[in-house]
Amino acid sequence: MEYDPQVPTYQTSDPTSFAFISARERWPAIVTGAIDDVHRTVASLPDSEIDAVAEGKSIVAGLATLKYELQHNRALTPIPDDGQPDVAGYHAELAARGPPTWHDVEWLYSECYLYRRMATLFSRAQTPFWKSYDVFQRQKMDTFKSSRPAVLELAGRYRDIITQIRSSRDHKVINNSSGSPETEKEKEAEKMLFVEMAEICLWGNATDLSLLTSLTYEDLQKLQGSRARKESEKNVLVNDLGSAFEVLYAAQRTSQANATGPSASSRRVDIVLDNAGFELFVDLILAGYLLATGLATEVVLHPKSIPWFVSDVVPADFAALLNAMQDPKTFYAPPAAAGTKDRSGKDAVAVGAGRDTPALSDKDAELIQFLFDDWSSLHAEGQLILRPSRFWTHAGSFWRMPHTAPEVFEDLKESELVIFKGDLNYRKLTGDAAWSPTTPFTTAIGPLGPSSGIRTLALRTCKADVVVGLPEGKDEEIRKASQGDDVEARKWAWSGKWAVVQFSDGKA
Ligand SMILES: O=P(O)(O)OC[C@H]1O[C@](O)(CO)[C@@H](O)[C@@H]1O
Repeated sequence: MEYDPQVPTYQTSDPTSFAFISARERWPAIVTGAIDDVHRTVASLPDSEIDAVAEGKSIVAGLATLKYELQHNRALTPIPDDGQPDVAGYHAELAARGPPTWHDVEWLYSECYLYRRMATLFSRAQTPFWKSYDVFQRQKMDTFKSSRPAVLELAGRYRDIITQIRSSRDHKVINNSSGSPETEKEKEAEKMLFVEMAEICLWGNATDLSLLTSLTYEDLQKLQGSRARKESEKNVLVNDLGSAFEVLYAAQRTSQANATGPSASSRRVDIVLDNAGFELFVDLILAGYLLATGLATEVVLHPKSIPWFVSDVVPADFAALLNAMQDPKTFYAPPAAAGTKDRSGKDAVAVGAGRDTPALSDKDAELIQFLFDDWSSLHAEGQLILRPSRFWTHAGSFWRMPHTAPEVFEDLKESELVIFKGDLNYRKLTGDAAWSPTTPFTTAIGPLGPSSGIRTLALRTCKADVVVGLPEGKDEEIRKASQGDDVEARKWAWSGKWAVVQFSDGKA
């Protein structure tokens, strides 16, 4: 039986929840963006692509219907069958729920339903062009382009660290040592670096397309630089990175001590990914760092299988990121000269880096290519692995994992540490339920908690109501300080300004 802690879940009918605004304002805006994207693509197709043009227009009509239903609070209808096994689960749940209407439905279920339904408009398409089309892809790469200053800053830091790690390893080998840090001081230094890399990875989650629909180039840069990260340290309300480091460090020591058999030294870290573009870039920074230090010998990345919550990673985003980094001069080239028009007469150039952004220097291009070389060889050598699963786009919480996706559950037990990135993963870990904010994280994650066999680390910037594991009085204190007398809703937790880093040792 599924874990049922009898805690109510957040609903779109609750005016004090971010679900209320999401269903009425954010989602229609997101569907409008998708309509605009398909429309632009249709306009860019050559006249000879008669079938694709016609199908594109019918997809626009399907999206417009969805938007109408959303805005007019119609009932959620069964998702058209596209042959994938998860449709049955969506149907069963829809039937069990009523079916509900858009403005009075469980937030987690309905938001997943929204993206699953949008995906069906493409997965049921007849033309190969639309079948494999990612309606959010354009936006995902635009945002990575806009992140150029932060990308360069982090690339520089990454290259220095990796070069230093490699040279100190070589130095130790020359001196006939084991190549492992031995003193407490060295351990402390390693821990500090781990925390820095993990915090870079954490704050990469603050820039999210589904939330920051009107983000400007300047806003984005303010959110991403090292100064911003330093200033945000006080906004990490719970920080269990020390405990996460200890388990990885201990596993590394044990493995080195027993390094006799061929698999003795294999240690895996998993990252359940969230957003593409800049966030995927910082996830790879953490992954590359873990592999370079030997805190992990393998990193498994878990992307979604379908376009999801606007900016979530699908496998093609990984390839797109590496492609962009392989030829950064072209990727960061200033937008094409004005005057290039598409079929509708609109400017054909993408937004992203400003028109007055200078071309990338040779030095900066080399820097990005260093990361490209590093990550593409880790991928080619099988140390950096992509493992999509349909489970990540099911509607429910991760409490269901042992029953609905036992293969995923068993697989994650093989890992030393499973890092869940972002807000949606946190909502799914905690069942998106209205827990008291002082509920222990280990309780809220139910079957993924103590003695599950899975070590869970949530790296989450808060963008929704649910929050657990806070010290007594903290929620009230932040409500008062940031919301004044308007304390009924937990608005402070909606913007990505605050974060929680929470750990559960399911192997203890
Ligand atoms: O990309 P992230 O961090 O999962 O954020 C997505 C989350 O943000 C929201 O879009 C707004 O809270 C949620 O719907 C979703 O949980």
